[in-house]
Amino acid sequence: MACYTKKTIAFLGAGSMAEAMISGLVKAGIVPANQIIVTNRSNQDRLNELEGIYGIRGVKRDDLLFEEVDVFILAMKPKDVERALQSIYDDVKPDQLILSVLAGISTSYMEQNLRAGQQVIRVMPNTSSMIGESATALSPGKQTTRNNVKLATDILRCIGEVYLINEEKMDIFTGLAGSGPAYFYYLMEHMEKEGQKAGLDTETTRQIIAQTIVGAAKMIQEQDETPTELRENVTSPNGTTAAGLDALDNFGGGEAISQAVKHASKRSQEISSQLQKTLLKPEEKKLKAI
Ligand SMILES: NC(=O)C1=CN([C@@H]2O[C@H](COP(=O)(O)OP(=O)(O)OC[C@H]3O[C@@H](n4cnc5c(N)ncnc54)[C@H](OP(=O)(O)O)[C@@H]3O)[C@@H](O)[C@H]2O)C=CC1
Ligand SMILES: O=C(O)[C@@H]1CCC=N1
Repeated sequence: MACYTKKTIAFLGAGSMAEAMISGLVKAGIVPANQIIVTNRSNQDRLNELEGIYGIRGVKRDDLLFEEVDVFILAMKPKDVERALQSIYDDVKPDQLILSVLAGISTSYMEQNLRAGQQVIRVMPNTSSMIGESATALSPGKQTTRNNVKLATDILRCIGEVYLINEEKMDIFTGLAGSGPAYFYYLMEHMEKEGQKAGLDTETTRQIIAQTIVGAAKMIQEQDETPTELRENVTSPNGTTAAGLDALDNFGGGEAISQAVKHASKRSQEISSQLQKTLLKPEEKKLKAI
């Protein structure tokens, strides 16, 4: 299905995740670049940089015209979300859609910190959005209409594959796919080192490894075989792969990968529960704002 974005989208946050999504959206060529707005707290140089690269509009926070925006995308660090939500509370209308890509920030947290009836969707993309190859999950909040879920899906399809999941599965999705690219880069770093030690030049080694990963991923996507079957097909008795896999087992490779996913997922849960604890009651919020 095609992606679609004839809407005006404003990113609140101009870091690496915002850039990856902006790049994917612009490359998809569906949305006019001037309908993508990006703002941050104070780093004007960064806004100029994104404007220069992607032709989008970098706008100072105070100059953001909320009424021209259809979809807001929250893209700050989780530690900054409470202040960010306070700062938009008065300006966002409940029927303006808010997507959040923040790890560990639940839809109920956003709903409790915004006006009654606010339409929110929790989203977990990854940095492969940059080239339209993200695996992105979304979970709508309680007030979000089906039309807005469809709108979000249509937008996110421009940056890769989209999965509608129950929010309780968002932590594990984050551990697998949000953080996932980093595990593959880590693997590549280690493989690359061995290639170099054996005398291959860095660039050739990098491309060899990248093509090997792309090939393995496409085999999973295009052949009707499981990872176990495909691994067994590579492994000749007493051959090179068996020697490599034995080393992975002996050095705890499988367990290390399982633990990486579990720990990332657990960290997503921790971020949620830490923020939920600090959630201010409405009367406390007023006091804080004074
Ligand atoms: N990086 C990744 O692979 C992924 C990240 N995410 C999520 O994306 C979010 C952003 O991560 P990342 O891009 O790496 O972070 P960065 O630190 O690179 O960027 C954070 C951005 O948020 C801005 N910001 C902070 N507070 C506000 C505010 N109140 N209003 C507007 N902008 C604000 C900062 O602006 P300034 O510089 O002016 O302070 C900065 O531009 C995180 O919550 C993370 O969980 C999700 C999936 C993958
Ligand atoms: O490391 C993080 O917290 C973010 C969320 C998923 C990927 N990066």
